[in-house]
Amino acid sequence: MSKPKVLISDKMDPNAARIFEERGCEVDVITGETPEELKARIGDYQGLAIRSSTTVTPEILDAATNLKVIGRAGIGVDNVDIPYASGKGVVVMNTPFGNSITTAEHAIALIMALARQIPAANEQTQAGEWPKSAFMGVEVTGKVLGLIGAGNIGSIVASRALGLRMKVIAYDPFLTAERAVELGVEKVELDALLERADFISLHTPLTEETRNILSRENLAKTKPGVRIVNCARGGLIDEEALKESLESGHVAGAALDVFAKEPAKDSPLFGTKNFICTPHLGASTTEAQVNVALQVAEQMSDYLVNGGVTNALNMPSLSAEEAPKLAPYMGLAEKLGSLVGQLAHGNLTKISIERSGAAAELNGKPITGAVLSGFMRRYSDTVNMVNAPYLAKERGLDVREIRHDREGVYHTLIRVTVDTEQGQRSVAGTLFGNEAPRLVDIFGIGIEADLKGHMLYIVNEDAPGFIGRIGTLLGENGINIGNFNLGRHKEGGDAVLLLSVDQPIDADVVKQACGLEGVKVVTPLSF
Ligand SMILES: NC(=O)c1ccc[n+]([C@@H]2O[C@H](COP(=O)([O-])OP(=O)(O)OC[C@H]3O[C@@H](n4cnc5c(N)ncnc54)[C@H](O)[C@@H]3O)[C@@H](O)[C@H]2O)c1
Ligand SMILES: O=C(O)[C@H](O)COP(=O)(O)O
Repeated sequence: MSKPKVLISDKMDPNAARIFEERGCEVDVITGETPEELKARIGDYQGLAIRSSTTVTPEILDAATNLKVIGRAGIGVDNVDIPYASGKGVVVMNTPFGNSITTAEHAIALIMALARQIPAANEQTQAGEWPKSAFMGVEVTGKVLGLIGAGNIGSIVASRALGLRMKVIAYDPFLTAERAVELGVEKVELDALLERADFISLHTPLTEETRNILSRENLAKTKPGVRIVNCARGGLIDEEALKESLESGHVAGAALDVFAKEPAKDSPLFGTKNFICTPHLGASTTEAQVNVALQVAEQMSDYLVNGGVTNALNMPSLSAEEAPKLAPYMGLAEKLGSLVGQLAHGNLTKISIERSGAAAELNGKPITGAVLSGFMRRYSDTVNMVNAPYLAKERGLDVREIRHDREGVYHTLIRVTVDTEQGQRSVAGTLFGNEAPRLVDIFGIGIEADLKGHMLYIVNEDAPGFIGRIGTLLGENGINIGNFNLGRHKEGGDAVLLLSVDQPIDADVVKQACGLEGVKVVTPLSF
């Protein structure tokens, strides 16, 4: 089997390339390309490792015909069109903790730099001015720090600020009262934060709710003399309004690591009094870059080589330990989904996936993804576990997941049921020896079959001589039978025949089989 190929398209610690190679991937490091150059190249790769300089647009994703995973060595993924990637079946993962400490430290550094005007004092001192009386700072001890966003980075900033003896208040709608107590911060509403904070530090992602959270109107509500730090994302602050607030002196200082438009080479804020900035350096320490590079390469190669999924934003996690245990279940689940998709006709609006016995103990999301991936193949050739749940949602398919702790006849069982115009149709399968997938029930008829390769599904009236007739017909058409699997409701009732054959069955053979006495349904299948 050829090795998966990965492209590293942003500047990344060399440990990333080393790990990819050690873990069985081929890797190319090609940074600084234009979107057109990346578009021309991306078709060769299964993995794309990025930081914030590569923007993954629908155009790039359309050209990425072999892409399976995008790995962000860092936190923010606003440079990746995740819904589009999901639709294409591409996993998007990030490294949510690798640079958090470093970024929190940068925020604290900027708070201190603002409090003591260090950049301007440095510049004037080095210019030979010795401006001792020009700079009067403020202590941070006892001051109120208002955090907008108290997730990973915000909470580290809180702990450092508490160490500096600041009083920390936080606005974060998802912060629980218990977590606030644990962090030692006071949970407040946004208006209260704006009114009370001497320093404000932003630590939210850029979303429709957070865009412009420090708008002109909200900046006007801040305490006179407030100092503002943004090490999260450009777009959280109205930059024009910030400039005016700095010029009027209402805002005593602002430090931005991030800008609405990056690279920011000509911001109107440049040159404004009491304004300092850094070029998106929040994550730029040796330690953080080694962390995120190692982590992204480990996660991506784990997915490409073993199927393990960690820190994916569009797919449930699947640990490297779980992956091999789940693999036979995923195979079984996909086959059952595919069987139902091939056999149940008409507009299907509901599918339920039941797990019992040992299967009930497992991580259900990947199993559901695998069932849907098999099932949705009736609609799309490019479906996989990642995009199947999205495609199912798009088609308005109602997906139910049910787990039964009790063990039935089989120690482990997955049952897939769809609602059709003729009523519910259900198939079930187990794993023999915890490994080999076997169909054990098809539409209420007990059977035992390995769903593999080309097959023929026949429903006929249970009567003597039929097996001979179908065997002869296939033989006359030069079709070799690999396996025969039989089941029936009751003697003389409907019988099901699942035949494994060595080649695809064409429409003419299906027609001939339909003409045999007692035959009710003939459907060729492939797995
Ligand atoms: N400057 C840099 O180099 C750099 C480095 C790392 C991370 N970042 C950015 O920092 C930001 C925070 O990262 P994190 O790891 O702490 O993320 P996180 O997901 O752990 O925390 C974000 C917090 O924001 C909160 N939040 C969401 N919507 C909100 C709203 N409307 N109002 C208030 N709070 C809201 C969430 O509840 C969450 O607690 C991200 O945008 C990330 O991209 C920047
Ligand atoms: O979201 C992040 O992780 C930061 O913005 C860091 O971005 P960078 O990797 O481009 O420095």
